[in-house]
Amino acid sequence: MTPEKFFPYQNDHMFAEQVAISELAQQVATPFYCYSQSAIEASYLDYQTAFAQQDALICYAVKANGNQAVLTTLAKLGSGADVVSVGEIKRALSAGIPAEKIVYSGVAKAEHEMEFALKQGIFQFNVESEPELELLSQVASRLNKEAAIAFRINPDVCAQTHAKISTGKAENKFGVPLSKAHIAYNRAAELPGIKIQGVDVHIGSQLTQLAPFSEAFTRIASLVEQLRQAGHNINVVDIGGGLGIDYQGEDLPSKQAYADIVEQTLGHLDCKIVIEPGRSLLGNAGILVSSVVYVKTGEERQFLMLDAGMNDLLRPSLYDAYHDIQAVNRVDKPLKPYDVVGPVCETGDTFAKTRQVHQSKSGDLIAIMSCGAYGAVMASNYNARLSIAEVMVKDDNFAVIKKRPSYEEMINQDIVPSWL
Ligand SMILES: Cc1ncc(COP(=O)(O)O)c(C=O)c1O
Ligand SMILES: N[C@@H](CCCC[NH3+])C(=O)O
Repeated sequence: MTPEKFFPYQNDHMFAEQVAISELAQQVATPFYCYSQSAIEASYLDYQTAFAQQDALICYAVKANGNQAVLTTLAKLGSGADVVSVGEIKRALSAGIPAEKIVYSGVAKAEHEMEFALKQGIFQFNVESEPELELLSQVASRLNKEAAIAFRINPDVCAQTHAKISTGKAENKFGVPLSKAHIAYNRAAELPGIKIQGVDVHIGSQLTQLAPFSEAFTRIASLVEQLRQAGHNINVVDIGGGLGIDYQGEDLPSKQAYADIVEQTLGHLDCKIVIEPGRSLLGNAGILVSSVVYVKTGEERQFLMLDAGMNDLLRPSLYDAYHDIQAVNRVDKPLKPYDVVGPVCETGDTFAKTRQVHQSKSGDLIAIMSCGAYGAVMASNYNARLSIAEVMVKDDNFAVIKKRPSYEEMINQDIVPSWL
């Protein structure tokens, strides 16, 4: 759960670092996302310490939270970036992450995206199919460049996570099947504009156990040995995303235990290790602050109706994901069971059912916890709801790091044809 250290209660009022959430809410209309810069820094430094023995390149998965202030925080700590689009490359570069620390994943990289990445000189393309390899070779040759590649290997390992975020089973769309890896590497060795440099694997997100990592990395290690025997130059192993996070009091392995598994399974290969954590850097560094609009007593239950909806935080609707929900002010308030819902016209716009929350009334502030990763980035404007603001806190300072647009800005994105 979101660490008390960065979102502590003082006299039963929630703070972000040293800034009262109620103070933020007065300055920034609810709903808004609030991130703790110190929490992001602490998670990054934990990874750096854990993976010091491998001298790993940490490439933050930009998809988890691409806000420029977040990326700048990580760039200043020396982070690289794992990206999946030109947009994410541009975000990373603009935050000061150098191209030589960027790895590019994704199953359907378009020609113009490859061209852009090649011109920047990124560290590695994680190639996910043979057709992608062929196109990359053509684009690199045309530009007189060389694309450094790893194939993303699908090891057919069950990640023991939610089916929608499991990526390393044979039935998933990701990567080249392990059984076809040799054919793919042999083909890559023949093609102009391609330099083989590594192997990549990512079996899924929100992994709470080490065994699936261990199984996947063991398969990758023996593949690397076979590829080397076949004459391929493999110097990099990209092990994909990081650990899951504690949403609900789960007992999670430490980053050090994760690094130890990497050392045990891959250490003997003497490869450069790349790791692409997203959720474990940002997830518990952010919350969604919302106001109670109404408390409604239904036939069977009480509803806390918030001003934040599924369009602002999709995870509960999409994955039935659990997020801890806290009253920002809990002075002398008993716990009560509520269905916590948003204003969107969908029954699925439900954050929690019969959840114990300190008794709340209209106007009270509610914090939905562990929202720093895959929160703001997955938001939409469904129901013509404006994107919400994002705020970053550091010690006793805060800054709005994304403004809420105006309704005019939203409407003016559309173009009415001249014949109407
Ligand atoms: C290729 C790739 N790398 C890294 C990540 C980040 O994973 P996580 O947020 O679980 O660390 C993802 C997302 O699952 C991914 O698809
Ligand atoms: N969006 C997912 C994670 C997807 C990871 C992308 N490969 C989540 O919120 O849990």
